[in-house]
Amino acid sequence: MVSENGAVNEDLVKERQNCSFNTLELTHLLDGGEAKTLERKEREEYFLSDPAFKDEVPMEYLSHQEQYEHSVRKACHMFRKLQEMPHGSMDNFREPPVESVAQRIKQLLGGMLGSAILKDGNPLALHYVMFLPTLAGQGTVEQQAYWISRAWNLEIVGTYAQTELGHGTFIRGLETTATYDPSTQEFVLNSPTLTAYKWWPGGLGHTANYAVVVAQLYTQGKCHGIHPFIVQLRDEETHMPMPGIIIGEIGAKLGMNTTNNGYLGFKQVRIPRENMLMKNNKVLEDGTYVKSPSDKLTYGTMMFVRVVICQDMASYLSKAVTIATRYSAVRHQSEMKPGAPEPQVLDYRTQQYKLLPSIASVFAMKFSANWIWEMYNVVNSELDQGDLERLPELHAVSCCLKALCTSDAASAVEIVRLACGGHGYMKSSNLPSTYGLVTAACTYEGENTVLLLQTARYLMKTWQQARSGQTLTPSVAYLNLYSDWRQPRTVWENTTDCVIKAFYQVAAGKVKAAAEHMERRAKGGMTPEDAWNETSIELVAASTAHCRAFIVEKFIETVSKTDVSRPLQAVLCQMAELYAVYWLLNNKGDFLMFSNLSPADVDGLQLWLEQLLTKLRPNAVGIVDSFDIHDDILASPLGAWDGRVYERLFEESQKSPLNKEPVNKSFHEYMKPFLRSNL
Ligand SMILES: CCCCCCCCCCCCCCCC(=O)SCCNC(=O)CCNC(=O)[C@H](O)C(C)(C)COP(=O)(O)OP(=O)(O)OC[C@H]1O[C@@H](n2cnc3c(N)ncnc32)[C@H](O)[C@@H]1OP(=O)(O)O
Ligand SMILES: Cc1cc2nc3c(=O)[nH]c(=O)nc-3n(C[C@H](O)[C@H](O)[C@H](O)COP(=O)(O)OP(=O)(O)OC[C@H]3O[C@@H](n4cnc5c(N)ncnc54)[C@H](O)[C@@H]3O)c2cc1C
Repeated sequence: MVSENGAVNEDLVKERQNCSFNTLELTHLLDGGEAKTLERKEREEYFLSDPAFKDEVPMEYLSHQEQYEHSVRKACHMFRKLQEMPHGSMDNFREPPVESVAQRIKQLLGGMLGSAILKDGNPLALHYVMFLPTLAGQGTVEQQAYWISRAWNLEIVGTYAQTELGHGTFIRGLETTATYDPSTQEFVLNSPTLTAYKWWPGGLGHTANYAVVVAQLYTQGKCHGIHPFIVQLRDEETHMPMPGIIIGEIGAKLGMNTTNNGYLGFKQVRIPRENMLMKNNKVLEDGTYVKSPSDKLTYGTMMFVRVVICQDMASYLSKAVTIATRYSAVRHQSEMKPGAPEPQVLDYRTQQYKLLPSIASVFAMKFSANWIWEMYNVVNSELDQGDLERLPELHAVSCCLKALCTSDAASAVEIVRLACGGHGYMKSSNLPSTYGLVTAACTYEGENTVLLLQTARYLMKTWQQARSGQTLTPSVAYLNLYSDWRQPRTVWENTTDCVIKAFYQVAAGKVKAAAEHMERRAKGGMTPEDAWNETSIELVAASTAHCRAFIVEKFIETVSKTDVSRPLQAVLCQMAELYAVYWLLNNKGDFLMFSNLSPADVDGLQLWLEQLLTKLRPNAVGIVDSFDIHDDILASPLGAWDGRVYERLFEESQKSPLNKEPVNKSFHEYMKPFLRSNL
């Protein structure tokens, strides 16, 4: 149904009238309170009303070079505005105390504003997301005082250069060397091979003038493994590459085309000894190496980013589901009953099955992201006191949660994009570029399979501890409870308690199966490494099941403890149940094998799923409205608040440069001679 010019689409009006709960209440809950909502909206207004951020021509019609130049312009303007922002919690963009750098960065850059201004990536992101946190996490007090101040005040722009052409995952295999020369008290950085070239760092190509470079440290003739060094890449005045620095951009990618990912080679580049970040490990003036209590503390920045990525994925997915849900309410197609008017596509059960579990995933990710952010802060302050006990647990949890949030977000964005039919294929729908941003996160900051195997390593260890009767930390305590998954089955009930238990039974069953199969292989004569590799499909599955179980538990637990009105409580509970039942049915083989579920119970579960879809259908638009995403952030003709889908699609088509003239010159140059020759 096409609306009158300027009016809100009638279907959306009806959807909003039929919503059973107060959408503002949910908005406040998601923002963390009414004051936070106001603050967010103020911030959005402050940025989005600025004409400097408006694109005259949509970015996709610009060349790669023009896109980069516009992004640098907007990124600089954006951060200048942040510094100048008059009030609200952002009023102090002033340099924070060192221990709050990571928190402040999350506060400043979290949320969706950035992606509204820079739709295909921010060339300054790495400066904030990795360079500054590394200075804070890896620098000595003196280094922090000097470098953080320069970086925070944008006297310098940095990036995080770890990955090389030959190695991204296996960082112990990095080839760049930093060799200490005690005669000059300098490190000499060198790229001995082409595969040693740094490859991928964001902003490295033409934006940053400094980098934290991760390199193999050699001193007194011995290699001590990888360490972080601050290296000047470009002259601070002219921006020309420094002597011995070979630098450039790696080229066009599936997405994130304005993050300016770069390459970097070193030809015997000398840096002062003080440029090694020495909070943890040190090299003294005479070249003596002093080791920290754990060499994994060097990996701290990666941990921080893995934690914040979960929140980021929830934001991107909330955007995608808002676009697809509003569109599905506006779009009418086919006949459900002969002769009846064409229904909204949202009324098709299969459409609800695409959209509603994806909406539920947003909540699941948000709640887990909040939980892991709290855990990160607690463990980090323990680390600062020298207590490393919970570091392995945090590493295990952050690895699998990063992997599941990114892979769930990538598949859900693609599901909802497909749910928009042909229009979802349009760049202007903003769904393809959202997919490009989200799927990148499956690879960066640790490739997902690799991260799940890190969690599996922890699970295999804790499994052995469970077997020997040791008490386990809370995130794996279920391994003690369900160590014998062949215990007699009890009656299945369609209740959240029974469902949570089943998820943990499955996780324990899979951990146990993987451990036993690995043991059997080792007993059969395989080396432990071969046994690990042979069992790794099951190890990844065990990690996935472990992570899914605690996401489900955190979701149900958070919803049941939340103090909200009854109508909202009902919707949140339905969301949590839908999330759990969706994943249960998607893996029913596992549940039939390891939990109390029997084949006779599956019909009941399917019915439960369908009932939840029916209950949630009338609130679908209300729920995505509660995400309260500004039209400029959605940036999609399919998802705007007013539902004027067709008018906006048509308006967008008029922005194509090809429509600027009725006949393109290629007709005269190529088509006409070609058509004549065929006469
Ligand atoms: C700010 C708000 C805005 C929001 C917006 C956010 C996003 C905004 C855009 C971002 C833009 C793109 C940013 C991309 C930036 C990159 O991609 S930077 C590059 C990231 N690179 C990676 O993540 C590399 C992945 N690889 C690795 O982390 C490591 O090689 C691996 C896989 C963990 C293995 O490490 P390893 O040293 O070989 O370790 P290994 O011998 O296997 O031993 C593992 C032991 O170390 C432990 N360990 C390993 N890692 C750790 C760790 N981190 N901690 C503790 N223990 C550890 C293990 O538990 C294990 O312990 P044990 O079992 O032996 O007791
Ligand atoms: C958009 C983007 C931005 C990036 N930004 C940065 C940045 O700013 N700074 C930076 O330093 N890096 C950056 N990276 C690099 C990124 O961190 C690496 O690409 C990532 O860690 C994966 O490493 P890789 O590319 O070497 O993949 P590989 O490890 O080569 O993966 C290839 C395949 O091998 C498999 N594999 C590898 N090892 C194992 C194993 N042990 N067991 C089982 N399977 C394995 C993987 O599962 C995968 O299927 C970025 C990457 C992208 C895509």
